[in-house]
Amino acid sequence: MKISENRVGVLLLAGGQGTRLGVQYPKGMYNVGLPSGKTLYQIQAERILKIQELSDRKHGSKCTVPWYIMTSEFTLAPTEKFFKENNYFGLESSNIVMFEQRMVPALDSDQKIIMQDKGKLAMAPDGNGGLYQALVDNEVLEDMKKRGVEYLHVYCVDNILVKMADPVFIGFCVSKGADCGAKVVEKAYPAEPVGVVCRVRGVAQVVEYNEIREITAERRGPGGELMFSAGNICNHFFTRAFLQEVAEKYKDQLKQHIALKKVPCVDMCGNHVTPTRPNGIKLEKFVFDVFPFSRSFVVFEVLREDEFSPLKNADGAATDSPTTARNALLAQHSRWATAAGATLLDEHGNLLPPTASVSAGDNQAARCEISPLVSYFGEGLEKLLRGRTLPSPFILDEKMAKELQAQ
Ligand SMILES: CC(=O)N[C@H]1[C@@H](OP(=O)(O)OP(=O)(O)OC[C@H]2O[C@@H](n3ccc(=O)[nH]c3=O)[C@H](O)[C@@H]2O)O[C@H](CO)[C@@H](O)[C@@H]1O
Repeated sequence: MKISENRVGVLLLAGGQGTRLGVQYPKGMYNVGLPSGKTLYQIQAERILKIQELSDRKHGSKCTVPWYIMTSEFTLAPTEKFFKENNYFGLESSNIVMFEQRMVPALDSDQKIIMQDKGKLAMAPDGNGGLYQALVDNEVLEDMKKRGVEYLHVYCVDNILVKMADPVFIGFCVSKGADCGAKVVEKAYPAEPVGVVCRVRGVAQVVEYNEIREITAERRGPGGELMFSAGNICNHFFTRAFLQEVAEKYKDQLKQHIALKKVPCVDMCGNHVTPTRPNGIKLEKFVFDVFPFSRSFVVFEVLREDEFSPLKNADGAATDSPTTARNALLAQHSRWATAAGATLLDEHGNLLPPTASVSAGDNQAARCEISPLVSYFGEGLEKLLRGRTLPSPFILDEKMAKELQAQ
């Protein structure tokens, strides 16, 4: 209902540098090797298009979910260029608002500034909590007000399974009267690099993975489950009213977190140095550090296999790589196809038992990819797929959907 009334927007945090993934361009432009070759940005854009269409169809009206994209000095120009070259992936360019976060100088261990070049300071984005200053600098809250946006789904760029403007999550937060909310998955293992949503001395907040003590992360309850298991997936809900309050009263109170990073620099003689070990400190603010200011904070737990597979590392890493992201999406789409009544074949034409397509870790999973333009979260597939046997790879895009419907 809120979506159909143009009251929901999405905001992408895309100012990070993707250093762990090791690419020089914005992470959203990354292609994880899906049969369709789609990038993360394209998948996200198509999910917005679909949610608008589903809402329009249900309510018989035309709605818009504006897409706010926070970039940084590193990511703004290439992101703008990429969107333009791709014709905004079918979205109205006027409904995509890109803005830039601030940069701060990197420091060495004596807290002195680092020179990146003669006459140029080494700078880094001020963390995803730089969002709140950036909202003010770029008058983004005014834009939201003008459009009538009251609820915002904020998310990070690298989760291939992200449900843009998720009506279930937004609906849950709104129905609870929340001003602020976080989507979580059950943490997989104590050292997993996800923050945990918890209460510290009664106050709801996130303790980040590099700031939690090992002994605390390992604590278990009576049934052997992790005591701090609400893994933050960087999917947040905010009301515009709450963001306005943060902008006016709290944004300067956000704490600074310290990240040790390798910062390319020049030495005393002006020679360029590419450090092999962390030589610099970056000060970052975190997006979730506003949770303690919330008056009504809610947590919403979802299934990892349906909603969380982040792209953090280059291939070769055991977790959170292009391969694991690709497999997670293909496994999910195979589950949807099977649930809709299709039978899947593997790449050699052998029948896959329905369970073989369930796990993302299963290399034999059928390569079944369903375009977000056909289905947002598995809905509407029965009429297309019931009773069919699907080869691998199988791409169910809009053209294929039309063909199947006509048969
Ligand atoms: C501070 C924060 O949110 N940490 C969360 C983040 O960790 P993680 O350390 O993985 O966070 P990333 O460095 O990937 O940044 C998260 C998002 O913030 C954006 N970004 C980052 C820095 C910046 O200056 N500007 C900016 O926009 C990135 O582009 C990305 O979309 O995701 C994990 C889930 O995947 C969560 O468990 C962590 O709790």
